[in-house]
Amino acid sequence: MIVVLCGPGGVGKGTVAAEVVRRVPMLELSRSWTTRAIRPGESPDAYTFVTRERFVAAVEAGFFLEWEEFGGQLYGTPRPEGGVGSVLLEIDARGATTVRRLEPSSLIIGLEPPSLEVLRDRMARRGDGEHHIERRLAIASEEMVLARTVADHIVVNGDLANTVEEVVGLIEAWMVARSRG
Ligand SMILES: Nc1ncnc2c1ncn2[C@@H]1O[C@H](COP(=O)(O)OP(=O)(O)OP(=O)(O)O)[C@@H](O)[C@H]1O
Repeated sequence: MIVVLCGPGGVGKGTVAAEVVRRVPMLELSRSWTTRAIRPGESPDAYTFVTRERFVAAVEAGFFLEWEEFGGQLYGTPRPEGGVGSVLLEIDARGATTVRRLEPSSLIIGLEPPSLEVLRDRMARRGDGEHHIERRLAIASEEMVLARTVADHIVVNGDLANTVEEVVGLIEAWMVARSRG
């Protein structure tokens, strides 16, 4: 069973996901793979950082549920192992549409920033370069339109504690509904 948090870069997917898995014991965070370099100050656990050669070999071995190229770098979601619980994926809206196609019963939650100004501010505070920020902002609105078409729910990530509360509530309700068949 797959739960997806999707949304534009810098909206807070990683931050919210980390809190949500602490609160929902049956949920395991799936770590994405990337060929991009680790950012200064970024946790080495944020992604599985690999070389392009290793990534391509994993693609050829059928290791990924979905993968894509963004800004010249590769990003991929490993196929979930068949455990008892559910996995939480934090991916972009394009990845979410792939998950919806492959696993239609997945729960997909779209995260949106309170405004594009707030989104810019969060990326700047995180230390992202101006070029990176402009590139992300240029596609953010388009990504949110796509997210709205694929998501079961949209949550605005304003106050972090409220967002986590809301997302946990949606996931728990979904888990209860599924267990009742
Ligand atoms: N609700 C919030 N209020 C204030 N700051 C937040 C909130 N959520 C996340 N942030 C901050 O915004 C920045 C971006 O968050 P995060 O790295 O989780 O985004 P992301 O969507 O995972 O980004 P990417 O897709 O680029 O990896 C971080 O510095 C984080 O601390």
